[in-house]
Amino acid sequence: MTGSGSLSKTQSLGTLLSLFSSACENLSASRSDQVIAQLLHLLKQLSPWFARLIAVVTPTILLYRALQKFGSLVSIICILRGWIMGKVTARVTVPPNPMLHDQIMAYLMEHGLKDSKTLTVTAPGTTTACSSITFMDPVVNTSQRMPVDGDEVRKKDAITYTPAVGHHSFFFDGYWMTFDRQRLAKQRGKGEERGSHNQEDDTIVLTCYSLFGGVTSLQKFLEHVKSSAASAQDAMTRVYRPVIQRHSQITCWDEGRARPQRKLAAITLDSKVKEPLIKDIETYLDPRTKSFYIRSGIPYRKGYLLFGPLGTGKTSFATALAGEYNLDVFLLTLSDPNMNDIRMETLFDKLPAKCIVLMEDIDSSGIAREKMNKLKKRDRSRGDDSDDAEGDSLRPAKSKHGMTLSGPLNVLDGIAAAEGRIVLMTSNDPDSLDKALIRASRIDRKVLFGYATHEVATNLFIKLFTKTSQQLLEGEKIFENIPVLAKAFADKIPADVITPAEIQGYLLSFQKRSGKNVAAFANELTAPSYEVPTTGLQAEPTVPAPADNPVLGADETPRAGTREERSSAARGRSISFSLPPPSPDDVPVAGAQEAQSTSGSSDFAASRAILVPVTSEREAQVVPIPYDPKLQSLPGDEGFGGSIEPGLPEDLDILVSGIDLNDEDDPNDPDYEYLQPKENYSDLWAIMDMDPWEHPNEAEKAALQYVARCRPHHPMDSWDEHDEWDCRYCYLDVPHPDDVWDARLRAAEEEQDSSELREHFGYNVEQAAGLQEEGKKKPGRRSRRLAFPVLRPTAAEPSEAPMLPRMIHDDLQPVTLVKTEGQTDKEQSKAITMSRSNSASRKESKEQDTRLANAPAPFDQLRPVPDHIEEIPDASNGSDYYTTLYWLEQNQNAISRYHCHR
Ligand SMILES: Nc1ncnc2c1ncn2[C@@H]1O[C@H](COP(=O)(O)OP(=O)(O)OP(=O)(O)O)[C@@H](O)[C@H]1O
Repeated sequence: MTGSGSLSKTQSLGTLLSLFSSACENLSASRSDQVIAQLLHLLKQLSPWFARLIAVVTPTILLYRALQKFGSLVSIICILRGWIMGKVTARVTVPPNPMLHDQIMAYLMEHGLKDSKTLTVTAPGTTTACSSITFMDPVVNTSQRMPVDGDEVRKKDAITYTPAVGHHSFFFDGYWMTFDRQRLAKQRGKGEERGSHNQEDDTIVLTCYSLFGGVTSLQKFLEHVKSSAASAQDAMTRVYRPVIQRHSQITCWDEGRARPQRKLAAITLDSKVKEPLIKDIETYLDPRTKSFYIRSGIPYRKGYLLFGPLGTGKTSFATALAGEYNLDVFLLTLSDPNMNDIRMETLFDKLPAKCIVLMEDIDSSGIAREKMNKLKKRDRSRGDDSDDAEGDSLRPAKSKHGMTLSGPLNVLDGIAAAEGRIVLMTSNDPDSLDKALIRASRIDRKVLFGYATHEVATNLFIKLFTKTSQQLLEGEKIFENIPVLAKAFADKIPADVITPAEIQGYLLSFQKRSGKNVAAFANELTAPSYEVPTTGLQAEPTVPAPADNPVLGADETPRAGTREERSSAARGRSISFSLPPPSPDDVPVAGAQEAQSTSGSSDFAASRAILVPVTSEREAQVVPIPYDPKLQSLPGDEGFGGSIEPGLPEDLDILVSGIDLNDEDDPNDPDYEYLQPKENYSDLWAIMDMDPWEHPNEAEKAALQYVARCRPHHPMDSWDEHDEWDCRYCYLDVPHPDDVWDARLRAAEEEQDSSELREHFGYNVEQAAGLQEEGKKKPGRRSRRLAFPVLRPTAAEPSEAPMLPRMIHDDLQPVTLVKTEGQTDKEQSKAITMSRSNSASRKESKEQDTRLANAPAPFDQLRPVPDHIEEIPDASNGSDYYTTLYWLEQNQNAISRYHCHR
């Protein structure tokens, strides 16, 4: 049996097989070497690949066979290998700690195992009993692989990846490391559902291979993971919730959801509320305060009650506080049916040293005073009488969820009370809370989060419309003059009536605006209209004197007076409106009836009566009165020597003042006369759709909306910065309501369908016809006249008193005059004059001028002058209503003539 180099591959395979079978038959120890040698030779010829394999395997086999003869040597080598491996291998087993697991896995997914080919996927939409366990938190810089948190995962239907169970290797800091993820069968707690799983099943073993690194490098790795997680967490606030299972004894906090940190600056509160509150908390968190408390034997803890209507920022303040001071939030819902006193104590025991405990809507927790009173009544009916309110409350209530008032009382300042935390309770109805719950030392401060003041509305506007170029949406431009717009907006918002949340929602609907249309936008902004709520909050928290107020202790200064007094006090001198009560002869008009019916309910409900803008049939007329040079300073200011009398017409009914006039009760005051009623005021009701005597603030605001419409480019900004004012009175001539009906009646008569009219307008045609006849007989005018002083600073530089862009009357087409290339301003002016002498354009100009001179401004038809147009100085003329200005159209090389609203 000889081999031949010239054999084909098939032949050589056949030879190989026959050789192999004969070798098997005749194999003996002496010939085996020869057979192997021949086999190898043939294999080498078969393919170069075999040749290479043989070159590697042969020496290994020879070595093995040689070593077989020295068995003891092998065991020495194994021992040696074990010793070396022991020296170069360090191992850490990470116990089932969900947070650390998340952090390690997130870190490895982000860095070491980027290219790993074995991953575990969490399918979109997966929910488990505890989603925060299933979904990864953003413990490190979030990549696409590591979504933000459970909520977002569900929202975006994203897929989450983690390293699969098994063995993975990676390099850290130049060291070779391995990561073994093992899933061990979890010992199920009593009552836990079969099949439920969570990360506590997971064990991680980290190994480092290095002669010099060892455990230190593993420690370094874990430290690094922790610190990366911590720095990522810096921009996050963790919110923990209790994990309470109905049939389980387990009570603990979940591992918390990370939420983007919110800072206190994001919370828009009245500075009188916000600043002292923050200062108080800052002082408490100061380590010196802590050591003082400890030294003085005072329990180191703090409690606040944040109370006020829905959507005034109580919860937002709590989370922003946590964000500002890097604290975790532990959210407790006392109304949880699984919560009881013992569980609550356990949860408080497990709180970290420094954190915020947020107890939301404490009044609806089922342990409020109302409930306790009911219990008390029931007990009394059973003959168990006791006068001690606290004692009564403390008796374990047989509430459906086993939570009694003693639970929170103990954890707040009983022996079991933890130290170092800040407890924030929120409530919409603080009066219903039990006195014991909010007594001093349990609650150190009670803070009212009220409706939006002027300051809050202004700041909210500024916050929402101040954007960096990176934050701009597609098509959006950066707004200019934001403070001016903010002020104009806030002027239109009735103070102390609307919640910041409502204002925010309203403003967000305007978010996508181009900076070009800024003036149009300002005009668009009107006070939002509100439906009277039928359920829910019926009254603002009343703030009686400390003595009878269970909520406000002696430490809190209550906001004195009625809502109107408070709000007008808060607004200082900016606005004053006060009218005497209506005379009994006053006849309410149609528009007022709705408001009257709502005013029968609570003050709060009525104050939210619908603010209706002027309807077209009630369109007001504005009659500017020439400026009176005697009025140089602000009426009502010290040193005011003039009188507003000269500017006012004889037939004035009501002066609605946008400024703080002198004391209206003082008969010696020059303005006194105009603050007194002259006739009945029913028309005022009509335009405001509310009773101005019942709701002076709202009526005043509604009235000022007209002023705002009258002065599109006279924003009343920076009141306090100017002491010289240009005063101009605007008049609203409100048509008599019968005239409005007249118009409708006529229209209906034309259609000869009075039944339709009756059906649609609820109007008695015959009666209306009678009224109309009667009206015709009435002597004198059939409208009411209201006057508004409209002010603007005279001494201010344009930069101090920025004006909104001029408004062009929309329905007037500009007359375009051709511009000759290279003209100077002077030449342009001349060209304009010359062009006007051209008969066609002169006729047109004249027609427009005449029309405008007699036409009151249709405000809603105004639009700002387009951006690309530049005003030509000293080339204007005009009437009382309009200025005619000439503009250079940059792109079109033409001069246009526009009528601008004055
Ligand atoms: N003062 C405020 N400053 C900034 N944003 C606010 C303010 N008040 C409310 N908001 C916004 O309104 C929304 C609701 O606010 P939040 O939940 O804090 O009100 P709340 O007073 O806690 O209401 P509730 O009593 O219903 O719990 C949030 O989105 C928040 O951003």
